[in-house]
Amino acid sequence: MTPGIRPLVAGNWKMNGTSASLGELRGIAEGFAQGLGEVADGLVCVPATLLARAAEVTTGTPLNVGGEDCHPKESGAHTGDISAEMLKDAGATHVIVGHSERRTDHGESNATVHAKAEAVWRAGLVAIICIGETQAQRESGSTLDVLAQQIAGSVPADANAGNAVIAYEPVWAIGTGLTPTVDDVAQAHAYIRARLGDKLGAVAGRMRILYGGSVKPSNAVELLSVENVDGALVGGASLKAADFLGIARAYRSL
Ligand SMILES: O=C(CO)COP(=O)(O)O
Repeated sequence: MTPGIRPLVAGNWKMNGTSASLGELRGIAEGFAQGLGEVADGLVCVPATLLARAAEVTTGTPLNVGGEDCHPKESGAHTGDISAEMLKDAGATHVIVGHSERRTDHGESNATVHAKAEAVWRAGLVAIICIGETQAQRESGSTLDVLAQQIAGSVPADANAGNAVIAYEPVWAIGTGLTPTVDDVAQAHAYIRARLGDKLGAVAGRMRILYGGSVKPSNAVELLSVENVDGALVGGASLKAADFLGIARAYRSL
């Protein structure tokens, strides 16, 4: 937590979900409408195929919906790609860029992620810019250097508290049930805030830095209470309303 920063509990459905999953989304929206929205902002990023219907389901509730990736361009001959403007048109308020699965599966560089963040802003949406070290990088002691490089390369210099959210997701913690120690999370988040400060100035003190990687209801209080952790980016546990709401509920006791 950071004094003065309203937390954000965000879900990332990845390549999961069909129309049958909209009931879970409705459950999440109801949970935020029935009180959780008072303690945290809620967002679920869904596959593009579901976005328009997800936006309908959540209309009139505090829950926002977002996209998981976008193309840097607004339109054109890019078969199979989707622009930030299209995501906005379908109802997105946020777009994840630079998720480690995109960096790995699609070879996305920091420069690509930077261009995608700019595309998100061109469309008037909020970019959730993901960074995080691999297992090998952690074992070789280069975690903080990797984070510094990713911030330098992926985060545009016009990022601010209104248009960008940073998500720290250690790659080895994603989908594995493993999480860094509270001390490691605190160190990484403080370091990220400091590097953002070098780059962006005072605005960095108001930016949200989310933690992602195996966040569950059972570890949410511990992880979300860490200094400079301003919310979570949740994968697997965002697919079930009970689990996602269980994580958000941590803010009732923090
Ligand atoms: O990658 C993640 C969110 O973007 C985290 O995924 P898990 O919560 O399934 O570990």
